[in-house]
Amino acid sequence: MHLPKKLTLGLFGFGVVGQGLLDIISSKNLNLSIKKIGIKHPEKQRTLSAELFTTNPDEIINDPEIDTVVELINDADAAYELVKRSLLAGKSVVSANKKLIAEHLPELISLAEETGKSFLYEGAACASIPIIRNLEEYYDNELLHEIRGIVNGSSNYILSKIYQEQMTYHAALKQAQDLGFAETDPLLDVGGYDPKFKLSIIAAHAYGLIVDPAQIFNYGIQYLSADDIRFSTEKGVRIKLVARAIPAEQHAISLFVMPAFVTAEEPLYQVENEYNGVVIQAAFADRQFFYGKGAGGHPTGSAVLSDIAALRYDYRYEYKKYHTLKQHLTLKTDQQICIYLRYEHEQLVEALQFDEIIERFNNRKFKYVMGLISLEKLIANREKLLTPDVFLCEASVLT
Ligand SMILES: NC(=O)C1=CN([C@@H]2O[C@H](COP(=O)(O)OP(=O)(O)OC[C@H]3O[C@@H](n4cnc5c(N)ncnc54)[C@H](OP(=O)(O)O)[C@@H]3O)[C@@H](O)[C@H]2O)C=CC1
Ligand SMILES: N[C@@H](CC=O)C(=O)O
Repeated sequence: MHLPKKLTLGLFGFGVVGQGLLDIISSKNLNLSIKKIGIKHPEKQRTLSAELFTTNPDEIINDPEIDTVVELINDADAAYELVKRSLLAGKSVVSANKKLIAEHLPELISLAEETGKSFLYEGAACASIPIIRNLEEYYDNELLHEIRGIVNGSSNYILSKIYQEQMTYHAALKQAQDLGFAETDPLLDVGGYDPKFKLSIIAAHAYGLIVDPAQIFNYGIQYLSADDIRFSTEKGVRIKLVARAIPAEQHAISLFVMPAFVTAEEPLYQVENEYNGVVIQAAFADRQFFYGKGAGGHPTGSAVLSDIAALRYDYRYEYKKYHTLKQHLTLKTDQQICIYLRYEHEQLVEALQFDEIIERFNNRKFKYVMGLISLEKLIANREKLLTPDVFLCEASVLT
């Protein structure tokens, strides 16, 4: 029988996820130990003995007894250095840092391959939902069509509190922060950046497409107004922040994140609070729905622990689709989308040059248009859309 290896861990980060991971590890009898924990602020009170902590990353990276580095810090640039140095020092790495992964994936894949070490990151996309491992292993030989998901727990939590409890946006955001769901800079969540990073990681494993996340259009919920909520309620739909991947002809794939009107018949409608949900349309398996907690210390810690446990058997991602298809895949930016646009000034509607306007409403206090527009026009006018006077929402279910 192939017995699991004993692992000696060095952990970077002892915040929401780091402590969640420690709770889970402490409750189990696993053949692994945490030798050192790297933190930033030595003055903070800790629940563990002071000798376990260090602010010097070398104490972890240069320790030959530590074979596995678990990176759970809230600074993507510092995390990039730690992950790179750890792989180069011959350690396998587990991370939950979607920004770092999305921004540096090709380099980190190469580094893991050159060093022969594993780089795993299940916790980086949808926390407790084992989406990456499923895309990597289960759907390995399956042709995947559209993927559509709620992949940010904080913004979903805010939307649930607004619809179900009539809470204000700011009060709901504060709760998401207090519960440890939000990023240190919550604009990453509510502005649709965090879901964009997750979408780009999902696309790498689902299709083999790896693109710089800066090229992916993201629009968030930070300018949602009471008018938009009222409009959606009157139409019998709810606004959710949705990440979409739509494969098209000639190996081109559209990727974008924006609010969307969702009907009660769709699985995503039922996804509330910090939960995430992902609908995968596959050629043969047909439609499948993944659902689970998308933020929080224990749900994310469970995904991180699953990666650590997999390392005991030397598990690594193979990126088969990426290696086979990468020369042929491109990001499609001319996808036509049906949107609702709340606006103040007519110049914006003129600048956007809709392909077709389907509906228009205009009174002194509330103006909107609904119509078809190409994604590239939204990309070109993105700055003009980022103002409290404007809100954008995918509206195909209303036309
Ligand atoms: N919270 C969540 O629900 C989820 C978070 N993630 C990701 O997990 C990671 C951690 O998030 P979270 O636990 O919420 O963050 P927290 O803010 O709760 O904790 C961050 C930790 O990182 C430490 N830290 C910051 N900079 C450094 C550095 N340069 N060297 C060493 N330690 C450092 C901090 O140290 P100190 O304690 O001294 O301040 C702190 O312990 C992030 O990448 C996040 O995006 C992923 C999925 C879900
Ligand atoms: N801030 C993130 C945390 C998990 O990835 C979220 O709210 O989803």
